[in-house]
Amino acid sequence: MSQSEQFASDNYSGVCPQAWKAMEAANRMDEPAYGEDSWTQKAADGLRTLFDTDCDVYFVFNGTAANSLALASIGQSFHSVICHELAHIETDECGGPEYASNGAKLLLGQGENGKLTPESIKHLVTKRTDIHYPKPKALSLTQATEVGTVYTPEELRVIRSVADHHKLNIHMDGARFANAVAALDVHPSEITWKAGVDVLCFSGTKNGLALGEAVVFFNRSLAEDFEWRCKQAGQLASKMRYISAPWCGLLKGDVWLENARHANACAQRLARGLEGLPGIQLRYPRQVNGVFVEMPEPLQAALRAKGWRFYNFIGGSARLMCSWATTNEQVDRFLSDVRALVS
Ligand SMILES: Cc1ncc(COP(=O)(O)O)c(C=O)c1O
Ligand SMILES: C[C@H](O)[C@H](N)C(=O)O
Repeated sequence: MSQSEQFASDNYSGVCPQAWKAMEAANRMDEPAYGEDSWTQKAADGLRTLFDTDCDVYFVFNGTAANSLALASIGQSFHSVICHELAHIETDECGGPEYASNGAKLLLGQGENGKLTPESIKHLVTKRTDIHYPKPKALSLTQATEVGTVYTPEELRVIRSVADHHKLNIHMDGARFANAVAALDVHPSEITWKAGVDVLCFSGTKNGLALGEAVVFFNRSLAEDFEWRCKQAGQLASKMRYISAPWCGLLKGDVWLENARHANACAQRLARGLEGLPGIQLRYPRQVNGVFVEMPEPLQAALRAKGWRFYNFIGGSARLMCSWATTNEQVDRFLSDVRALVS
């Protein structure tokens, strides 16, 4: 089975054709370095148009850097950041946010289906207000969440009102932001600055790029000196155009949204095909491009023996993740193998 026959991660996919074509176009001539090139300007302007607001845009290599540096910009070392206990910044960034902020503490909240609840936020903000405890200053929401669910615009507005009351900045981990927009069928502004998000880390990597994340500051006062923070962290690409030009490929004709819609549709096909099969049940509602299922260990082992790859370490179940490159044939082949093994 080829390496593309997998549901391990959207990080396994290749580069989508439109991004590749834009990369080739950027490769035709020399361009200024360190973000001074025409492609970076075009990509940043394209994101300002997409979000319909005058936001500050920066490009970094990966999501851990984007999250870590963004969080370091919205709080100090003596502050704390509230996030869900399943948040990637807690579970899979190796202390990056704490390191980049020189010590800000992550306070872990709860909520069904991987979503922080206003009650959990209030509890964490008020449980200790004495000088000995790191003062809550920021909130991190993952949209779509690590377990493939989404915050609705209304849920975000309620969380914003809690954040306002407690003077918290809001960071959004948008590793699968495109998938959330596609699932909610809203304008991107509805689940970002109009819902009070201060900074968004918008992943290109999971949406068809080789690498490259956009850090979008809607609250521009928090972006002060961010470029120096990136430079010191080794996140200022000298040939920035090779990150920003593929972003132009995603933005042109809303390829970013089509890629997300496709990934979500493949996951929907997969979830529907698994429903009702003996011993298999969904662990979380399928809302974007991931399907989280409880499957007996022997079945998982048999699928892996057939070459299928998928993770078990997220959300306490098997995660089947689709991408822009997933095909219906691949989904149907997986389902056929599952049906044969459970029959
Ligand atoms: C929810 C989430 N946030 C952030 C990231 C960024 O991680 P990376 O540093 O691997 O780009 C990922 C990675 O896949 C992710 O799943
Ligand atoms: C979990 C892993 O770090 C990666 N963020 C993924 O979702 O595949």
